[in-house]
Amino acid sequence: MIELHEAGVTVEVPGPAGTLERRVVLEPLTCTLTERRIAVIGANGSGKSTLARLVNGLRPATTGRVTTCGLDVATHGARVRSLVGFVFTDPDAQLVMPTALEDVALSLRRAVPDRRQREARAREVLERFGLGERAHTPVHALSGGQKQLLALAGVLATEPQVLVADEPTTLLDLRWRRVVEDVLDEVPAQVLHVTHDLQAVERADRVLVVDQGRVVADGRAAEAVAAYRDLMAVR
Ligand SMILES: Nc1ncnc2c1ncn2[C@@H]1O[C@H](COP(=O)(O)OP(=O)(O)OP(=O)(O)O)[C@@H](O)[C@H]1O
Repeated sequence: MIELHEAGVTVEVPGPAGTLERRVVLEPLTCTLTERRIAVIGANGSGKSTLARLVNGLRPATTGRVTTCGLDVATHGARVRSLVGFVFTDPDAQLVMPTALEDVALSLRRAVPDRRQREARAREVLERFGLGERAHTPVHALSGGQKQLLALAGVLATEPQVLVADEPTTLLDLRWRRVVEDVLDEVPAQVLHVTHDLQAVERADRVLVVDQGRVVADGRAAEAVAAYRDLMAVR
């Protein structure tokens, strides 16, 4: 469960003549997210990633409070991050090991202490994401889509209670996009999925539409997508 209580983000940006101006990136937001699959949509620069990053404290709220899995994100950051998996749009931001197998194995180091068992489990995970034959491929030699799959595989291997995925399928072809959508449907974790893919949004239980730092629609997919289309049409 994710709870936001008046949670917002304000930044200071350089203004004229060396001054600093305050800019609201996300207006204070209060909501309780209990649904299993939640999508966040909105225009570029509307505040979606900022909202997603509040959930695990990657981006601290400058006002209000965020509670994830019953823990205050500001005071229990490390514990929250052990329960919340985060998948970035850019897989290079999170792939740290030389090969695909080592990267997934690293994610499993706590859950599976035995090295052989860990490697076997990592291989299973890679197979599931179509990367079995790439186990020993240097990460830098993988395609963008393969890296995106690997990043997701590594995070899901940790069996998080909450998965925050910030546009995790942008580099994937149609087939793998659908595979990832199926995986996101099947995982037991609560999923918060930031996306521009309106087909993916239709599968969500609840959809938040963000516009200029505010949640302007919040409900079932059909109404939320209609609100989003209206917003886009008037620009
Ligand atoms: N530290 C910062 N300083 C200044 N502006 C910021 C900062 N962080 C975010 N912003 C601005 O806040 C707005 C929201 O950013 P955010 O990354 O949340 O948007 P987004 O909806 O995820 O966009 P996209 O779909 O393009 O990824 C953007 O205009 C961004 O430039």
